[in-house]
Amino acid sequence: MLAVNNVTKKYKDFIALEDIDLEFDNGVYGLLAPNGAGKTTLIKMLTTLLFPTKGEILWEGMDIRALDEKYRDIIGYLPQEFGYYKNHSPQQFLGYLAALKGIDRHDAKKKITELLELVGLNDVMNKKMRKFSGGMIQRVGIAQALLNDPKILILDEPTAGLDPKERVRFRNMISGLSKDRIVILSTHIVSDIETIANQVILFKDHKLFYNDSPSHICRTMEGKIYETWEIEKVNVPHVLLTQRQEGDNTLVRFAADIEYNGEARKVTPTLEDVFLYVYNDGV
Ligand SMILES: Nc1ncnc2c1ncn2[C@@H]1O[C@H](COP(=O)(O)OP(=O)(O)OP(=O)(O)O)[C@@H](O)[C@H]1O
Repeated sequence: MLAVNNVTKKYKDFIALEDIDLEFDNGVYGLLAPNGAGKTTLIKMLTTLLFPTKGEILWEGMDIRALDEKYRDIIGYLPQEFGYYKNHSPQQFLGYLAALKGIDRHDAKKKITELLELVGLNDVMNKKMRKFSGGMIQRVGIAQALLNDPKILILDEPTAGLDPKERVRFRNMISGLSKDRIVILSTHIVSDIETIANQVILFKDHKLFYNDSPSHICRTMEGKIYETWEIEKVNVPHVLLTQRQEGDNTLVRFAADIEYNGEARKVTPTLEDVFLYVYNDGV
């Protein structure tokens, strides 16, 4: 188990994260928040690129700082800005990284073939990455994070640059990978995680706001989400969520904390509703 105990991270006087407690067992964890909420700060602490100002992070009860290389051997990490060599093919590039990670040459060759198959790049494994799309590069990034068969896979905004088809493929791949490892991924795109995350983590005002299953989080807004074609008639305090144009009419979705019996119907809350409501006034 990976445990974040009472962790605070400050940058000089600025508190990026405060008193965070989290526990991770095998499964998919989605860090969902708008930019600036502290997702990358947490990920950098989990990958030992930064250290908490206060508190501790434990793997199987031991401080990851003390475990040092032993801990880094069991993590796979895809950073937000993933650097690669344009003139390398995926096979060359992964071979190079495998050597850096100290993976035996023979094992690496087999593993790289398996991984390129998994991410669907086996037919271009010898092509230079110069001409690859953003999505293809991202898939190379995911493959490199899996080279050491990590027990903890950490992906920072892994779906950036992926088209809708690639997003679906990515979700299926992640579900498969999470059976025997911890997968932690950060995103500000609700649909990336609502179907695959066992647990969704939301920060608000630099503190932990939700850490629960998508269905439990949605339930917190039960009875508070409405849709109406006549938003101008809604006379209770409300937060506008989304709108959809149909012909000359606009269907507006809104959240109201008090019961509303006017020209609107109650609808089932989605994770997107909760996200829009929670971050209505900023991170
Ligand atoms: N090195 C730093 N020095 C000062 N402030 C920082 C530093 N790194 C991050 N911050 C601030 O801490 C807050 C959290 O940043 P962080 O990068 O963790 O957010 P995020 O949710 O990951 O957003 P993004 O997706 O844009 O990276 C932001 O307000 C950011 O400006």
